[in-house]
Amino acid sequence: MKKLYSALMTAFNEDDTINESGIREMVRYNIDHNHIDGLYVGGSTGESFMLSTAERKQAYKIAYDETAGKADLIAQVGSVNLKEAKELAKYAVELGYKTISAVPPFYYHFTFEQIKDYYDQILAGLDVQLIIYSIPALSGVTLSLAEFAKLFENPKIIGVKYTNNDFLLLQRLRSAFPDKKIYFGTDEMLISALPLGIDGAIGSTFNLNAARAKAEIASYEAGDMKKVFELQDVSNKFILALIDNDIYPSLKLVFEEMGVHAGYSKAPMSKPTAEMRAGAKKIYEQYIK
Ligand SMILES: CC(=O)N[C@@H]([C@@H](O)[C@H](O)[C@H](O)CO)[C@@H](O)CC(=O)C(=O)O
Repeated sequence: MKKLYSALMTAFNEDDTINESGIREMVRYNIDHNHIDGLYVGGSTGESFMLSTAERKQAYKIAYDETAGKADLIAQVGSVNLKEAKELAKYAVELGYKTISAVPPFYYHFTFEQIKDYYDQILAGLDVQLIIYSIPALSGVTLSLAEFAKLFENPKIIGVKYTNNDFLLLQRLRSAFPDKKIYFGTDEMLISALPLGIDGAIGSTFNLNAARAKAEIASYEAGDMKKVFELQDVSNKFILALIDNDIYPSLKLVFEEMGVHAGYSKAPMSKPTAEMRAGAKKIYEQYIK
């Protein structure tokens, strides 16, 4: 059965400090209401690349405590600062995370050898498995099939979170590495990834839209492609409306409409305007209520 993971958001107070109760409420909603298979903690949706090392650790700890073993957890520890990535990986493992993930080092156009060394160093001495976080549009790092093969030589690297709309590469990866885990990360293209043998999906919008995504996966598995299309069509109207309304703060605003106190996004992300609030209310009423 394919798994569905929500990419956990980090709730902030209006002054951009971490809002612990907001994170706890979102974790609980995912477990109690979404019955989610797992949470991806500290990724893009978690606004992690804007957090200090201490704040990233705080988010892992809150998510770990609140989950209390009721869902799988993956801690995204990647950083352009290798020392920070190693420290975060060690911390997550000490907390009890069994799986970590890391975006490749970005910004400086590192060579593949440097990228491979980064992953090997993060994993050295740790009893943990890792999922590569491939998101070329944001990281600027595109890995080829041959480069994935070299990274997968490290037996602790068990798969990839694939946020990339290159479906040829996705198909080649599935064919070449039937035993590696592939979690797809573009929620609006789930329909196209399902036939390529993904093991599941990890995404931001599943925080609010898990029921529809699960129904889509179940319809795919039952062979009902008409239903798959219909469900993806509604999901895409919802996702595109969120994107138009500024996705990260809007995911939180829709949560607020549902009584989940998800807080704010961190500057330089926007704080909600009256227009964004009205937009989120409309999205909630149209697609979630
Ligand atoms: C850039 C980004 O946030 N991508 C999301 C998607 O879930 C994305 O928000 C969604 O498909 C809407 O475009 C995930 O792939 C990434 C993610 O979940 C994470 O790292 O937290």
